[in-house]
Formats: sequence, structure tokens, C-alpha cells
Amino acid sequence: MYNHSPMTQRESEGAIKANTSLEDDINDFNKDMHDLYNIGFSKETLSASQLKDIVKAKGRFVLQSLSTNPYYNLALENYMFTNTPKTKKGFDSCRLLFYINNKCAVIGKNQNLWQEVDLAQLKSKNFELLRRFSGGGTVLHDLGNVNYSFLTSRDKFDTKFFNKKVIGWLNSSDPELKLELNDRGDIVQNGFKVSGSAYKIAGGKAYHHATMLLNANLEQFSGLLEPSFPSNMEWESSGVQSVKSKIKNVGTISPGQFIGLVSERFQKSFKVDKNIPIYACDESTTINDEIKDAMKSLQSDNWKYFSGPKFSIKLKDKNLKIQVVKGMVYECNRKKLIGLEFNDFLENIDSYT
Ligand SMILES: Nc1ncnc2c1ncn2[C@@H]1O[C@H](COP(=O)(O)OP(=O)(O)OP(=O)(O)O)[C@@H](O)[C@H]1O
Repeated sequence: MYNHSPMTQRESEGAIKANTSLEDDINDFNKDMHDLYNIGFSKETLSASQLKDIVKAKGRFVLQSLSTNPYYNLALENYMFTNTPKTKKGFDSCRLLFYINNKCAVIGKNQNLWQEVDLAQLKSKNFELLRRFSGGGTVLHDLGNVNYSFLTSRDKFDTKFFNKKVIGWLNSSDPELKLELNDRGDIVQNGFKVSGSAYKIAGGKAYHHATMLLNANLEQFSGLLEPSFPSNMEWESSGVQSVKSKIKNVGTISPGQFIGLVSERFQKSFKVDKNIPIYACDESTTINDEIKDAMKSLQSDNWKYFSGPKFSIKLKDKNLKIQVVKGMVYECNRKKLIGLEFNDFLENIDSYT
């Protein structure tokens, strides 16, 4: 289970046991947040109706999900995005969401999953596969990676705006961090990527969500985004291909510290008249039909495997050409393969002579 406490004396003394209860974690976290920043996340999680009230009303807030279920977290983000009122006044209803996911690979909405991930390795290492609702490339998550999502109005949206803030806040807390923004809007440290971003714009609103590698198990990530194919196979894909980057952990800041610091700076930076509240939510108390429906969509094979861009492949020396639409062989110069799931085709690829 994710330890929500920032690095503390207690932690360095090794007094935090691996299997502390969630309640202990939250109590520790609140105490540390209070000591460090004079803020705290309520250990009370929102009820479904409280969530609805705060999301649908105008106003700014911070929300931290205490659930590490990636399906819940992506569905929650989608719920917040869809139900935040449209505002003409820029940042009036800007919101900041934090979540941390169990091991998973998250591909962009318009990506060809077979080119992006090694499905067999994901399975053997117990990584879930998710196709998110936003664009962008494929990233890996585990409990050492914090996701933040900044929601704002369409007119105030700028892909680099929030990461510039995050970089400023983190570097001013520790100049040794030396975080920088690259041309693509990613956050880098010593030339290595520590955070990747994706965006969604719809209905007059926009969100920028991003990863932050703090103490992820990068060894486990190795090879998961490097699927292998026969050397005679050629791809022609209309989808978005990930831009491979060398990654690293920030290392000196824990997930709890990151969330605490960014929340506190967000509260200060975006405050107008009243204080910006900080809420917590989790899957058992803060759920409704809309979130459940989005979770079902995210979990469905239809969304994961049978959506995404169309593409073609050629097996050069075998004079075999197929076109794949929604995960199925749609056209092929061998009629009997038409209608086959692409996954099945790949699994039996050696048998096509
Ligand atoms: N948790 C992570 N955080 C940052 N970069 C990652 C992470 N996991 C993998 N990566 C690297 O990011 C590359 C994908 O980057 P790309 O720019 O295509 O997508 P992205 O838009 O940054 O991702 P996202 O849209 O989810 O933020 C991967 O090939 C890998 O090198």
C-alpha cells in the first residue's frame, strides 16, 4: 500500500511499518503536512453527494484521491472534467487533482497499443493496461509516481502554464532539484525526463495532466514499452506514436512531500478572496453511477483493444498485407484472415506461410 507520509524523521528511523493501515498513513500524513506546511488533507473522505456539490459548484479546490485503483482515478478525473461548470472568467473554477496508481501502463486515446506496449510482459509483471480519455503518449505508473491534473477553462489553457508553476514551486523549495521544462512541455532533470504531460480540451474546459516520477521502481519498467515483432514486419499507423525518452526519478522528494508542497503553493498562488479548500476522496465513499460507468468503459476490451487508430502491417517476404480497423483484420490479401482479432493474428504470426 502507498505510504502517504512525506519523508520524516520517523520514516528515516524506519519506524513506519510496511503494512501500516490507511488510517495510520493518513494521520501521519496530516501531521507531517501540518508540521511542514501548516495544511492537511482531511482524513474524512467526501461522500458522493459532497463530491457532486463541490464539482458542480463554481470555485477552486484541491482534491486528493486516496485510492490507488487506476480505473477509479481516471474515471474520477473524467467526472470532474465533465461536471465542472463552464466559466467565462478564466481561472474561476480551476481545480487540482492528485492521484497515485497501482502498477499500470497508460496509453493515449489515439494510440496503437500493439506498437506501444509489450502485453505479455505487462501481464507477467502484473501491470494493468489502460487507455485514457486524453491524447499523448504511453507512460508507466506505480506507487512512486504521482499524477497531477490541473483543470481550467479553455480560454486560460496553455500547455506549459501549469508545469512552469510546478517547476518554480519545486525549485524554490530546493534549488538542488534543478528541474527544467523542455520544448515538448515535459519536466526534465539533468536531461532525463521526470514528468510527461497530456491534455484534453472539450466543452469550453481543458485539463493538463502529468506524471511525476519521484521514487518509482524503474527497473520494473524496463522493457514494458518495447514490444518485439518479427523482423520482416512493417507498420503503417495513423495513430500517435510515443516519443521515447530516458527517464529518472526526482529521488529526493517523496509522494507525500510533493503533494503537500504543490497543494500549498497552489492554494497561495490561486487564492483570490477565500482559502482554497483541500479535500480527500476514495473509491469506497466517493463514487457515483457516472464514475462507475466510466470505470466500466475503461475496463472494457472494447475501449482498450477495439478502439484506437486504424493501421496496416506487411510481412514483406510472405506477401501478406493486412489492414486493421478497431483491433480486427478488416482487409487482407488472404481472405480467410478477414475478421480475425489482431491479437490472435499476432499470437499465430509464425503460422502464416
Ligand atoms: N511515468 C512516466 N513519467 C514520465 N515519462 C515516462 C513515464 N513512463 C514512461 N515515460 C517515458 O515517456 C515516454 C512517452 O512520452 P510521450 O511524450 O510520448 O508521452 P507523454 O505525452 O509524455 O505521456 P503522457 O501523455 O501520459 O503524459 C515513454 O516512452 C517513456 O520514455
